[in-house]
Amino acid sequence: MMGFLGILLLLITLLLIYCCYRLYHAYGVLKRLGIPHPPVTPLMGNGIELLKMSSTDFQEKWLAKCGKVFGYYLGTKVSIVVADLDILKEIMIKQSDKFVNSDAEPQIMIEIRRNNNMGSGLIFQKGEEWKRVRRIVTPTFSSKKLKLMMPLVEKGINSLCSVLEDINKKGQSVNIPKIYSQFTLETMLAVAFGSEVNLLKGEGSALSEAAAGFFTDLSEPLFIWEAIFDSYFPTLLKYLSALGARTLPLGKHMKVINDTSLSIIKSRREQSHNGDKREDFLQLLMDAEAPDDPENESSIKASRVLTDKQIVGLCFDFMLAGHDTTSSMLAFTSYLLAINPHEQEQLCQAIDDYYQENEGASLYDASQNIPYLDWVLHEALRLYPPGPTTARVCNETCTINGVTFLKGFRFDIPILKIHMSPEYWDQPEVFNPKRFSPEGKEGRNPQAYIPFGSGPRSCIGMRFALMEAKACLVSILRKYRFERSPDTQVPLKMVVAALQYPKDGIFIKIAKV
Ligand code: HEM
Repeated sequence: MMGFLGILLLLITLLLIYCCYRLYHAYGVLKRLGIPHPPVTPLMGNGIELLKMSSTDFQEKWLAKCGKVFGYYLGTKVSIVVADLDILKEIMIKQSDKFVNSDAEPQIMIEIRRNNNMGSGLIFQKGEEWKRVRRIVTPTFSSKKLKLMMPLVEKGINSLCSVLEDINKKGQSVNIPKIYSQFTLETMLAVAFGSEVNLLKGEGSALSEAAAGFFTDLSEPLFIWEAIFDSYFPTLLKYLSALGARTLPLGKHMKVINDTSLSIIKSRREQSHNGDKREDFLQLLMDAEAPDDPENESSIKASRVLTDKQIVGLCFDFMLAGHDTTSSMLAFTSYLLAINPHEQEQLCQAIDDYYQENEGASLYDASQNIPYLDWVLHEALRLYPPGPTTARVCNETCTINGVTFLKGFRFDIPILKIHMSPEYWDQPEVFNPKRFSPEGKEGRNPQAYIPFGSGPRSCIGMRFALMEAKACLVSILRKYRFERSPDTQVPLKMVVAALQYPKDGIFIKIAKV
Protein backbone atom coordinates (compact mmCIF):
# COMPACT_ATOMS: atom_id res chain seq x y z
CA MET A 1 0.00 0.00 0.00
CA MET A 2 2.82 2.41 1.02
CA GLY A 3 4.61 1.39 -2.14
CA PHE A 4 1.59 2.43 -4.24
CA LEU A 5 1.24 5.75 -2.39
CA GLY A 6 4.95 6.38 -2.80
CA ILE A 7 4.69 5.80 -6.56
CA LEU A 8 1.62 8.04 -6.74
CA LEU A 9 3.41 10.84 -4.87
CA LEU A 10 6.43 10.46 -7.11
CA LEU A 11 4.23 10.67 -10.23
CA ILE A 12 2.45 13.77 -8.91
CA THR A 13 5.81 15.38 -8.06
CA LEU A 14 7.14 14.58 -11.54
CA LEU A 15 3.97 15.99 -13.12
CA LEU A 16 4.30 19.20 -11.09
CA ILE A 17 7.98 19.53 -12.03
CA TYR A 18 7.03 19.00 -15.68
CA CYS A 19 4.27 21.64 -15.49
CA CYS A 20 6.66 24.11 -13.80
CA TYR A 21 9.25 23.41 -16.50
CA ARG A 22 6.63 23.96 -19.27
CA LEU A 23 5.50 27.22 -17.65
CA TYR A 24 9.10 28.38 -17.11
CA HIS A 25 9.88 27.55 -20.72
CA ALA A 26 6.70 29.21 -22.06
CA TYR A 27 7.27 32.37 -20.02
CA GLY A 28 10.90 32.53 -21.19
CA VAL A 29 10.07 33.05 -24.89
CA LEU A 30 9.97 36.86 -24.84
CA LYS A 31 13.11 37.10 -22.70
CA ARG A 32 14.99 34.80 -25.07
CA LEU A 33 13.97 37.02 -28.01
CA GLY A 34 14.98 40.18 -26.14
CA ILE A 35 11.41 41.58 -26.19
CA PRO A 36 10.58 43.43 -22.94
CA HIS A 37 7.44 42.39 -21.06
CA PRO A 38 5.60 43.13 -17.79
CA PRO A 39 6.24 40.71 -14.89
CA VAL A 40 4.13 37.54 -15.21
CA THR A 41 1.90 35.74 -12.74
CA PRO A 42 2.15 31.95 -13.15
CA LEU A 43 -0.79 30.42 -15.06
CA MET A 44 -2.48 33.78 -15.78
CA GLY A 45 0.49 35.51 -17.44
CA ASN A 46 -0.58 39.17 -17.58
CA GLY A 47 -4.27 38.28 -17.67
CA ILE A 48 -5.02 39.60 -14.16
CA GLU A 49 -3.77 43.10 -14.99
CA LEU A 50 -5.71 43.06 -18.28
CA LEU A 51 -8.91 42.05 -16.52
CA LYS A 52 -8.44 44.94 -14.07
CA MET A 53 -7.71 47.73 -16.55
CA SER A 54 -8.71 48.52 -20.14
CA SER A 55 -6.47 47.22 -22.92
CA THR A 56 -5.52 50.79 -23.91
CA ASP A 57 -4.50 51.74 -20.33
CA PHE A 58 -2.47 48.54 -20.24
CA GLN A 59 -0.81 49.49 -23.54
CA GLU A 60 -0.14 53.06 -22.34
CA LYS A 61 1.42 51.90 -19.08
CA TRP A 62 3.76 49.36 -20.63
CA LEU A 63 4.62 51.33 -23.77
CA ALA A 64 5.80 54.10 -21.41
CA LYS A 65 7.97 51.61 -19.47
CA CYS A 66 9.19 49.29 -22.24
CA GLY A 67 9.42 51.46 -25.39
CA LYS A 68 7.57 51.02 -28.69
CA VAL A 69 7.50 47.21 -28.73
CA PHE A 70 6.63 44.98 -25.79
CA GLY A 71 5.14 41.54 -25.29
CA TYR A 72 2.70 40.06 -22.80
CA TYR A 73 1.15 36.69 -22.00
CA LEU A 74 -2.51 35.66 -21.80
CA GLY A 75 -2.16 32.30 -20.06
CA THR A 76 0.93 31.20 -21.97
CA LYS A 77 -0.09 32.74 -25.30
CA VAL A 78 2.18 35.52 -26.51
CA SER A 79 0.92 38.88 -27.78
CA ILE A 80 3.12 41.73 -28.95
CA VAL A 81 2.13 45.39 -28.80
CA VAL A 82 3.81 47.34 -31.61
CA ALA A 83 3.70 51.15 -31.68
CA ASP A 84 6.81 51.50 -33.85
CA LEU A 85 5.59 52.91 -37.18
CA ASP A 86 8.42 51.36 -39.25
CA ILE A 87 7.73 47.89 -37.88
CA LEU A 88 3.99 48.44 -38.33
CA LYS A 89 4.51 49.36 -41.98
CA GLU A 90 6.35 46.05 -42.49
CA ILE A 91 3.64 44.04 -40.68
CA MET A 92 0.59 45.72 -42.22
CA ILE A 93 1.83 46.55 -45.70
CA LYS A 94 5.27 45.47 -46.90
CA GLN A 95 5.40 41.95 -45.43
CA SER A 96 1.64 41.60 -44.99
CA ASP A 97 1.74 38.07 -46.49
CA LYS A 98 3.46 36.90 -43.29
CA PHE A 99 0.74 38.57 -41.22
CA VAL A 100 -2.25 37.89 -43.43
CA ASN A 101 -4.54 36.76 -40.62
CA SER A 102 -6.14 39.16 -38.21
CA ASP A 103 -7.26 37.98 -34.80
CA ALA A 104 -8.56 34.43 -34.20
CA GLU A 105 -12.33 34.19 -33.96
CA PRO A 106 -13.57 33.53 -30.39
CA GLN A 107 -14.35 29.81 -30.04
CA ILE A 108 -17.95 30.48 -29.04
CA MET A 109 -18.57 32.37 -32.29
CA ILE A 110 -17.01 29.51 -34.28
CA GLU A 111 -19.41 27.09 -32.58
CA ILE A 112 -22.42 29.34 -33.12
CA ARG A 113 -21.58 29.75 -36.81
CA ARG A 114 -21.12 25.97 -37.08
CA ASN A 115 -24.48 25.24 -35.40
CA ASN A 116 -26.21 27.56 -37.84
CA ASN A 117 -24.17 26.49 -40.83
CA MET A 118 -23.21 30.15 -41.32
CA GLY A 119 -20.11 31.00 -43.41
CA SER A 120 -17.09 32.74 -41.85
CA GLY A 121 -17.34 36.10 -43.65
CA LEU A 122 -14.16 38.19 -43.84
CA ILE A 123 -13.13 39.48 -40.43
CA PHE A 124 -11.91 36.13 -39.10
CA GLN A 125 -11.25 34.43 -42.43
CA LYS A 126 -7.71 33.12 -42.91
CA GLY A 127 -4.97 32.75 -45.54
CA GLU A 128 -5.85 31.89 -49.13
CA GLU A 129 -9.60 31.70 -48.47
CA TRP A 130 -9.52 35.25 -47.04
CA LYS A 131 -7.72 36.44 -50.22
CA ARG A 132 -10.29 34.73 -52.44
CA VAL A 133 -13.31 36.14 -50.59
CA ARG A 134 -11.82 39.65 -50.29
CA ARG A 135 -11.16 39.62 -54.06
CA ILE A 136 -14.79 38.77 -54.78
CA VAL A 137 -16.20 41.27 -52.28
CA THR A 138 -13.95 44.30 -52.99
CA PRO A 139 -15.83 45.54 -56.14
CA THR A 140 -19.02 45.70 -54.01
CA PHE A 141 -17.49 48.69 -52.21
CA SER A 142 -16.61 50.74 -55.30
CA SER A 143 -17.87 54.36 -55.26
CA LYS A 144 -20.21 53.58 -58.16
CA LYS A 145 -21.91 50.69 -56.34
CA LEU A 146 -22.09 52.55 -53.04
CA LYS A 147 -23.78 55.48 -54.72
CA LEU A 148 -26.59 53.11 -55.76
CA MET A 149 -27.29 52.49 -52.07
CA MET A 150 -27.74 56.19 -51.30
CA PRO A 151 -31.57 56.05 -51.50
CA LEU A 152 -31.62 53.47 -48.68
CA VAL A 153 -29.23 55.60 -46.61
CA GLU A 154 -31.29 58.75 -47.28
CA LYS A 155 -34.43 57.01 -46.09
CA GLY A 156 -32.77 56.40 -42.72
CA ILE A 157 -31.48 59.99 -42.61
CA ASN A 158 -35.00 61.33 -43.18
CA SER A 159 -36.40 59.42 -40.24
CA LEU A 160 -33.37 60.49 -38.14
CA CYS A 161 -34.06 64.15 -38.95
CA SER A 162 -37.71 63.81 -37.98
CA VAL A 163 -36.66 62.32 -34.62
CA LEU A 164 -34.26 65.26 -34.11
CA GLU A 165 -37.13 67.63 -34.91
CA ASP A 166 -39.17 66.10 -32.05
CA ILE A 167 -36.18 66.31 -29.71
CA ASN A 168 -35.66 69.95 -30.63
CA LYS A 169 -39.29 70.74 -29.91
CA LYS A 170 -39.02 69.22 -26.44
CA GLY A 171 -35.92 71.37 -25.82
CA GLN A 172 -34.25 68.67 -23.75
CA SER A 173 -30.75 67.33 -24.17
CA VAL A 174 -30.53 63.90 -25.75
CA ASN A 175 -28.18 60.94 -25.43
CA ILE A 176 -26.99 61.16 -29.03
CA PRO A 177 -25.11 57.80 -29.33
CA LYS A 178 -28.39 55.97 -28.73
CA ILE A 179 -30.11 57.78 -31.60
CA TYR A 180 -27.21 57.21 -34.00
CA SER A 181 -26.99 53.57 -32.97
CA GLN A 182 -30.62 53.04 -34.03
CA PHE A 183 -30.00 54.96 -37.25
CA THR A 184 -26.91 52.95 -38.29
CA LEU A 185 -28.50 49.63 -37.33
CA GLU A 186 -31.59 50.53 -39.33
CA THR A 187 -29.42 51.49 -42.33
CA MET A 188 -27.27 48.37 -42.00
CA LEU A 189 -30.32 46.09 -41.86
CA ALA A 190 -31.59 47.77 -45.02
CA VAL A 191 -28.33 47.64 -47.01
CA ALA A 192 -26.96 44.30 -45.80
CA PHE A 193 -30.12 42.26 -45.21
CA GLY A 194 -32.70 43.97 -47.39
CA SER A 195 -34.87 44.36 -44.30
CA GLU A 196 -36.60 47.71 -43.85
CA VAL A 197 -37.60 48.70 -40.33
CA ASN A 198 -38.08 52.03 -38.56
CA LEU A 199 -36.20 51.57 -35.30
CA LEU A 200 -36.08 55.32 -34.73
CA LYS A 201 -39.88 55.33 -34.60
CA GLY A 202 -39.91 52.21 -32.38
CA GLU A 203 -40.96 49.85 -35.20
CA GLY A 204 -38.66 46.83 -35.18
CA SER A 205 -38.70 43.24 -36.39
CA ALA A 206 -37.45 39.85 -35.19
CA LEU A 207 -34.26 40.51 -37.16
CA SER A 208 -33.64 43.96 -35.66
CA GLU A 209 -34.28 42.62 -32.14
CA ALA A 210 -31.82 39.78 -32.70
CA ALA A 211 -29.22 42.18 -34.10
CA ALA A 212 -29.60 44.61 -31.17
CA GLY A 213 -29.54 41.69 -28.69
CA PHE A 214 -26.37 40.33 -30.22
CA PHE A 215 -24.47 43.56 -29.55
CA THR A 216 -25.65 43.72 -25.92
CA ASP A 217 -24.36 40.20 -25.25
CA LEU A 218 -20.74 40.71 -26.38
CA SER A 219 -18.25 41.39 -23.59
CA GLU A 220 -14.47 41.82 -23.51
CA PRO A 221 -13.64 39.93 -20.23
CA LEU A 222 -15.29 36.86 -21.77
CA PHE A 223 -12.71 36.95 -24.56
CA ILE A 224 -9.75 37.49 -22.17
CA TRP A 225 -10.83 34.48 -20.11
CA GLU A 226 -11.26 32.50 -23.29
CA ALA A 227 -7.70 33.26 -24.44
CA ILE A 228 -6.26 32.21 -21.05
CA PHE A 229 -8.34 29.04 -20.93
CA ASP A 230 -7.44 28.19 -24.52
CA SER A 231 -3.72 28.12 -23.75
CA TYR A 232 -4.19 25.28 -21.19
CA PHE A 233 -7.37 23.40 -22.09
CA PRO A 234 -8.15 23.92 -25.79
CA THR A 235 -10.26 20.75 -26.08
CA LEU A 236 -12.29 21.51 -22.97
CA LEU A 237 -12.81 25.06 -24.27
CA LYS A 238 -14.30 23.62 -27.47
CA TYR A 239 -16.79 21.51 -25.47
CA LEU A 240 -17.74 24.43 -23.22
CA SER A 241 -18.13 26.76 -26.20
CA ALA A 242 -20.32 24.21 -27.97
CA LEU A 243 -22.49 24.08 -24.84
CA GLY A 244 -22.55 27.91 -24.59
CA ALA A 245 -23.43 28.19 -28.27
CA ARG A 246 -26.55 26.10 -27.69
CA THR A 247 -27.63 27.75 -24.45
CA LEU A 248 -26.54 31.42 -24.42
CA PRO A 249 -28.82 34.11 -25.97
CA LEU A 250 -25.95 34.97 -28.38
CA GLY A 251 -26.58 31.67 -30.22
CA LYS A 252 -30.32 32.27 -30.44
CA HIS A 253 -29.84 35.79 -31.83
CA MET A 254 -27.49 34.48 -34.49
CA LYS A 255 -29.94 31.77 -35.47
CA VAL A 256 -32.63 34.39 -36.13
CA ILE A 257 -30.18 36.49 -38.16
CA ASN A 258 -29.02 33.45 -40.14
CA ASP A 259 -32.45 31.97 -40.86
CA THR A 260 -34.02 35.31 -41.79
CA SER A 261 -31.17 36.18 -44.17
CA LEU A 262 -31.27 32.78 -45.86
CA SER A 263 -35.00 33.08 -46.46
CA ILE A 264 -34.52 36.61 -47.94
CA ILE A 265 -31.82 35.25 -50.30
CA LYS A 266 -34.08 32.34 -51.25
CA SER A 267 -37.03 34.55 -52.09
CA ARG A 268 -34.79 36.92 -54.09
CA ARG A 269 -33.45 34.01 -56.12
CA GLU A 270 -36.99 32.85 -56.78
CA GLN A 271 -38.04 36.33 -57.91
CA SER A 272 -34.88 37.05 -59.92
CA HIS A 273 -36.63 36.30 -63.23
CA ASN A 274 -38.86 39.43 -63.01
CA GLY A 275 -35.71 41.60 -63.32
CA ASP A 276 -36.66 43.78 -60.34
CA LYS A 277 -33.37 44.02 -58.44
CA ARG A 278 -32.76 45.93 -55.21
CA GLU A 279 -29.47 47.84 -54.94
CA ASP A 280 -27.94 46.63 -51.69
CA PHE A 281 -24.99 44.61 -50.36
CA LEU A 282 -27.01 41.41 -50.22
CA GLN A 283 -27.90 41.61 -53.93
CA LEU A 284 -24.39 42.71 -54.94
CA LEU A 285 -22.91 39.74 -53.09
CA MET A 286 -25.43 37.39 -54.70
CA ASP A 287 -24.33 38.67 -58.11
CA ALA A 288 -20.62 38.99 -57.25
CA GLU A 289 -18.02 37.11 -59.21
CA ALA A 290 -14.26 37.48 -58.82
CA PRO A 291 -12.67 39.36 -61.72
CA ASP A 292 -10.37 37.40 -64.05
CA ASP A 293 -7.04 36.63 -62.50
CA PRO A 294 -4.48 36.23 -65.30
CA GLU A 295 -1.90 35.00 -62.79
CA ASN A 296 -4.17 32.21 -61.64
CA GLU A 297 -5.42 30.45 -64.75
CA SER A 298 -6.56 27.42 -62.78
CA SER A 299 -9.17 29.36 -60.78
CA ILE A 300 -12.34 27.41 -61.43
CA LYS A 301 -15.76 29.00 -61.82
CA ALA A 302 -17.05 27.71 -58.48
CA SER A 303 -14.26 29.42 -56.55
CA ARG A 304 -15.09 32.81 -58.06
CA VAL A 305 -18.54 33.10 -56.56
CA LEU A 306 -19.96 33.00 -53.04
CA THR A 307 -22.29 30.38 -51.59
CA ASP A 308 -25.47 31.48 -49.78
CA LYS A 309 -23.99 30.62 -46.41
CA GLN A 310 -20.90 32.71 -47.21
CA ILE A 311 -23.13 35.64 -48.22
CA VAL A 312 -24.96 35.46 -44.88
CA GLY A 313 -21.61 35.29 -43.04
CA LEU A 314 -20.43 38.39 -44.90
CA CYS A 315 -23.60 40.40 -44.28
CA PHE A 316 -23.37 39.43 -40.63
CA ASP A 317 -19.75 40.68 -40.60
CA PHE A 318 -20.77 43.97 -42.18
CA MET A 319 -23.28 44.47 -39.40
CA LEU A 320 -20.76 43.42 -36.74
CA ALA A 321 -18.02 45.71 -38.09
CA GLY A 322 -20.08 48.53 -39.55
CA HIS A 323 -22.96 49.38 -37.24
CA ASP A 324 -21.45 50.40 -33.88
CA THR A 325 -18.31 51.83 -35.46
CA THR A 326 -20.21 54.25 -37.73
CA SER A 327 -22.63 55.32 -35.01
CA SER A 328 -19.71 55.95 -32.68
CA MET A 329 -17.97 58.11 -35.33
CA LEU A 330 -21.16 60.18 -35.68
CA ALA A 331 -21.67 60.52 -31.94
CA PHE A 332 -18.11 61.66 -31.21
CA THR A 333 -18.17 64.07 -34.16
CA SER A 334 -21.41 65.65 -32.91
CA TYR A 335 -19.94 65.94 -29.43
CA LEU A 336 -16.73 67.57 -30.70
CA LEU A 337 -18.75 70.05 -32.77
CA ALA A 338 -20.97 70.87 -29.79
CA ILE A 339 -18.01 71.69 -27.56
CA ASN A 340 -16.12 73.48 -30.38
CA PRO A 341 -18.78 75.91 -31.74
CA HIS A 342 -16.22 77.81 -33.81
CA GLU A 343 -15.35 74.65 -35.77
CA GLN A 344 -19.05 73.83 -36.11
CA GLU A 345 -19.74 77.26 -37.64
CA GLN A 346 -16.87 76.82 -40.08
CA LEU A 347 -18.31 73.48 -41.16
CA CYS A 348 -21.83 74.89 -41.55
CA GLN A 349 -20.43 77.77 -43.61
CA ALA A 350 -18.65 75.28 -45.88
CA ILE A 351 -21.93 73.36 -46.35
CA ASP A 352 -23.86 76.58 -47.13
CA ASP A 353 -21.17 77.74 -49.57
CA TYR A 354 -21.30 74.41 -51.36
CA TYR A 355 -25.06 74.55 -51.87
CA GLN A 356 -24.91 78.21 -52.96
CA GLU A 357 -22.35 77.35 -55.62
CA ASN A 358 -24.09 74.09 -56.62
CA GLU A 359 -27.79 74.76 -56.50
CA GLY A 360 -29.88 71.59 -56.48
CA ALA A 361 -26.85 69.35 -55.83
CA SER A 362 -27.68 65.83 -54.66
CA LEU A 363 -26.95 64.85 -51.07
CA TYR A 364 -24.41 62.34 -52.35
CA ASP A 365 -22.50 64.97 -54.34
CA ALA A 366 -22.59 67.47 -51.48
CA SER A 367 -21.26 64.97 -48.99
CA GLN A 368 -18.42 63.93 -51.30
CA ASN A 369 -17.30 67.44 -52.19
CA ILE A 370 -16.97 69.46 -48.98
CA PRO A 371 -13.33 69.14 -47.89
CA TYR A 372 -13.90 70.67 -44.44
CA LEU A 373 -16.45 67.94 -43.66
CA ASP A 374 -13.87 65.33 -44.56
CA TRP A 375 -11.28 66.95 -42.25
CA VAL A 376 -13.77 67.17 -39.34
CA LEU A 377 -14.64 63.47 -39.57
CA HIS A 378 -11.01 62.42 -39.85
CA GLU A 379 -10.03 64.54 -36.84
CA ALA A 380 -12.91 63.01 -34.83
CA LEU A 381 -11.68 59.54 -35.85
CA ARG A 382 -8.17 60.47 -34.72
CA LEU A 383 -9.32 61.54 -31.27
CA TYR A 384 -11.91 58.78 -30.88
CA PRO A 385 -11.12 55.85 -33.19
CA PRO A 386 -14.13 53.53 -32.68
CA GLY A 387 -11.83 50.49 -32.65
CA PRO A 388 -8.92 51.54 -30.42
CA THR A 389 -6.83 48.45 -31.32
CA THR A 390 -6.58 46.07 -34.24
CA ALA A 391 -4.69 42.80 -34.55
CA ARG A 392 -2.61 40.53 -36.75
CA VAL A 393 -1.22 37.01 -36.31
CA CYS A 394 2.26 36.04 -37.53
CA ASN A 395 2.16 32.99 -39.83
CA GLU A 396 5.90 32.77 -40.54
CA THR A 397 8.80 33.39 -38.17
CA CYS A 398 10.63 36.52 -39.29
CA THR A 399 12.94 39.31 -38.12
CA ILE A 400 11.91 42.92 -38.63
CA ASN A 401 14.18 45.84 -37.75
CA GLY A 402 16.24 43.50 -35.55
CA VAL A 403 13.28 42.06 -33.60
CA THR A 404 12.42 38.39 -34.13
CA PHE A 405 8.75 37.39 -34.14
CA LEU A 406 7.76 33.73 -33.99
CA LYS A 407 5.02 32.01 -35.97
CA GLY A 408 1.82 32.11 -33.92
CA PHE A 409 2.55 35.41 -32.13
CA ARG A 410 -0.45 37.70 -32.01
CA PHE A 411 0.00 41.46 -32.53
CA ASP A 412 -1.93 44.30 -30.94
CA ILE A 413 -1.78 47.49 -32.99
CA PRO A 414 -2.55 50.34 -30.56
CA ILE A 415 -4.46 52.70 -32.88
CA LEU A 416 -5.58 55.09 -30.14
CA LYS A 417 -2.13 55.35 -28.57
CA ILE A 418 -0.55 56.13 -31.95
CA HIS A 419 -3.22 58.77 -32.68
CA MET A 420 -2.52 60.45 -29.35
CA SER A 421 1.28 60.34 -29.50
CA PRO A 422 2.96 63.79 -29.22
CA GLU A 423 5.75 62.32 -31.35
CA TYR A 424 3.47 62.42 -34.41
CA TRP A 425 0.83 65.00 -33.43
CA ASP A 426 1.29 68.53 -32.16
CA GLN A 427 -0.98 69.02 -29.10
CA PRO A 428 -2.70 65.67 -29.75
CA GLU A 429 -5.57 66.31 -27.33
CA VAL A 430 -6.75 69.42 -29.28
CA PHE A 431 -9.58 69.11 -31.87
CA ASN A 432 -8.11 70.67 -34.99
CA PRO A 433 -9.65 69.52 -38.32
CA LYS A 434 -7.02 71.47 -40.31
CA ARG A 435 -4.51 68.74 -39.51
CA PHE A 436 -6.18 66.91 -42.40
CA SER A 437 -5.90 69.74 -44.95
CA PRO A 438 -3.31 69.09 -47.69
CA GLU A 439 -0.83 71.40 -45.87
CA GLY A 440 -1.60 69.82 -42.50
CA LYS A 441 -0.88 66.33 -43.86
CA GLU A 442 2.43 67.31 -45.44
CA GLY A 443 5.37 65.28 -44.14
CA ARG A 444 3.26 63.16 -41.78
CA ASN A 445 3.95 59.43 -41.64
CA PRO A 446 0.73 57.79 -43.02
CA GLN A 447 1.03 55.01 -40.42
CA ALA A 448 0.44 57.61 -37.67
CA TYR A 449 -3.24 57.74 -38.69
CA ILE A 450 -4.96 54.35 -38.98
CA PRO A 451 -8.60 54.45 -37.75
CA PHE A 452 -9.49 52.01 -40.56
CA GLY A 453 -6.27 49.98 -40.21
CA SER A 454 -3.88 49.80 -43.12
CA GLY A 455 -2.64 47.52 -45.92
CA PRO A 456 -4.53 44.74 -47.71
CA ARG A 457 -6.44 43.79 -44.56
CA SER A 458 -7.69 47.33 -43.86
CA CYS A 459 -11.39 48.14 -43.43
CA ILE A 460 -13.34 47.22 -46.56
CA GLY A 461 -16.31 49.34 -45.41
CA MET A 462 -14.43 52.65 -45.01
CA ARG A 463 -16.01 54.34 -48.03
CA PHE A 464 -19.50 53.26 -47.05
CA ALA A 465 -19.02 54.47 -43.46
CA LEU A 466 -17.74 57.86 -44.59
CA MET A 467 -20.48 58.22 -47.21
CA GLU A 468 -23.19 57.47 -44.63
CA ALA A 469 -21.72 59.73 -41.95
CA LYS A 470 -21.10 62.65 -44.32
CA ALA A 471 -24.60 62.50 -45.80
CA CYS A 472 -26.03 62.32 -42.31
CA LEU A 473 -24.08 65.35 -41.02
CA VAL A 474 -24.83 67.48 -44.09
CA SER A 475 -28.56 66.78 -43.68
CA ILE A 476 -28.54 67.54 -39.96
CA LEU A 477 -26.39 70.66 -40.10
CA ARG A 478 -28.53 72.29 -42.79
CA LYS A 479 -31.31 72.47 -40.21
CA TYR A 480 -29.83 72.13 -36.73
CA ARG A 481 -26.79 72.82 -34.54
CA PHE A 482 -25.32 70.59 -31.85
CA GLU A 483 -25.14 72.48 -28.55
CA ARG A 484 -23.37 71.84 -25.30
CA SER A 485 -25.81 71.59 -22.37
CA PRO A 486 -25.31 71.42 -18.58
CA ASP A 487 -25.55 67.60 -18.98
CA THR A 488 -22.66 67.43 -21.45
CA GLN A 489 -19.72 65.71 -19.80
CA VAL A 490 -16.38 67.36 -20.68
CA PRO A 491 -14.03 65.56 -20.88
CA LEU A 492 -15.88 62.33 -21.54
CA LYS A 493 -15.30 59.32 -19.32
CA MET A 494 -14.62 56.41 -21.65
CA VAL A 495 -15.08 52.66 -21.54
CA VAL A 496 -12.54 50.95 -23.72
CA ALA A 497 -13.13 47.38 -24.87
CA ALA A 498 -13.09 45.97 -28.41
CA LEU A 499 -14.74 49.31 -29.25
CA GLN A 500 -14.65 52.48 -27.13
CA TYR A 501 -17.80 54.07 -25.70
CA PRO A 502 -18.65 57.15 -23.60
CA LYS A 503 -19.27 55.67 -20.12
CA ASP A 504 -22.21 57.92 -19.27
CA GLY A 505 -23.44 58.56 -22.81
CA ILE A 506 -23.13 61.90 -24.64
CA PHE A 507 -25.88 64.38 -23.79
CA ILE A 508 -26.18 67.38 -26.11
CA LYS A 509 -28.93 69.71 -27.30
CA ILE A 510 -30.31 69.91 -30.81
CA ALA A 511 -30.93 73.59 -31.68
CA LYS A 512 -32.72 74.82 -34.77
CA VAL A 513 -30.84 77.12 -37.17
C1 HEM B 1 -16.25 54.52 -38.76
C2 HEM B 1 -16.54 53.31 -39.16
C3 HEM B 1 -15.57 52.17 -39.20
C4 HEM B 1 -14.33 52.05 -38.61
C5 HEM B 1 -13.60 53.06 -37.74
C6 HEM B 1 -13.82 50.74 -38.98
C7 HEM B 1 -12.57 50.25 -38.58
C8 HEM B 1 -12.06 49.03 -38.98
C9 HEM B 1 -10.77 48.54 -38.60
C10 HEM B 1 -9.77 49.27 -37.70
C11 HEM B 1 -10.62 47.33 -39.19
C12 HEM B 1 -9.38 46.44 -39.08
C13 HEM B 1 -8.40 46.90 -40.15
C14 HEM B 1 -6.99 46.41 -40.00
O1 HEM B 1 -6.73 45.59 -39.12
O2 HEM B 1 -6.10 46.86 -40.78
C15 HEM B 1 -11.82 47.03 -39.93
C16 HEM B 1 -12.03 45.87 -40.66
C17 HEM B 1 -13.21 45.59 -41.30
N1 HEM B 1 -14.29 46.42 -41.45
FE1 HEM B 1 -14.49 48.29 -40.72
N2 HEM B 1 -14.73 50.11 -39.77
C18 HEM B 1 -15.81 50.94 -39.94
C19 HEM B 1 -16.95 50.69 -40.70
C20 HEM B 1 -17.19 49.54 -41.42
C21 HEM B 1 -18.36 49.30 -42.23
C22 HEM B 1 -19.49 50.30 -42.46
C23 HEM B 1 -18.24 48.03 -42.73
C24 HEM B 1 -19.16 47.27 -43.65
C25 HEM B 1 -20.11 47.77 -44.37
C26 HEM B 1 -16.98 47.49 -42.24
C27 HEM B 1 -16.50 46.22 -42.53
C28 HEM B 1 -15.27 45.75 -42.15
C29 HEM B 1 -14.78 44.42 -42.48
C30 HEM B 1 -15.56 43.34 -43.25
C31 HEM B 1 -13.49 44.32 -41.96
C32 HEM B 1 -12.55 43.12 -42.06
C33 HEM B 1 -11.74 43.27 -43.35
C34 HEM B 1 -10.82 42.08 -43.61
O3 HEM B 1 -10.40 41.41 -42.66
O4 HEM B 1 -10.52 41.86 -44.79
N3 HEM B 1 -16.37 48.43 -41.45
N4 HEM B 1 -12.69 48.10 -39.79
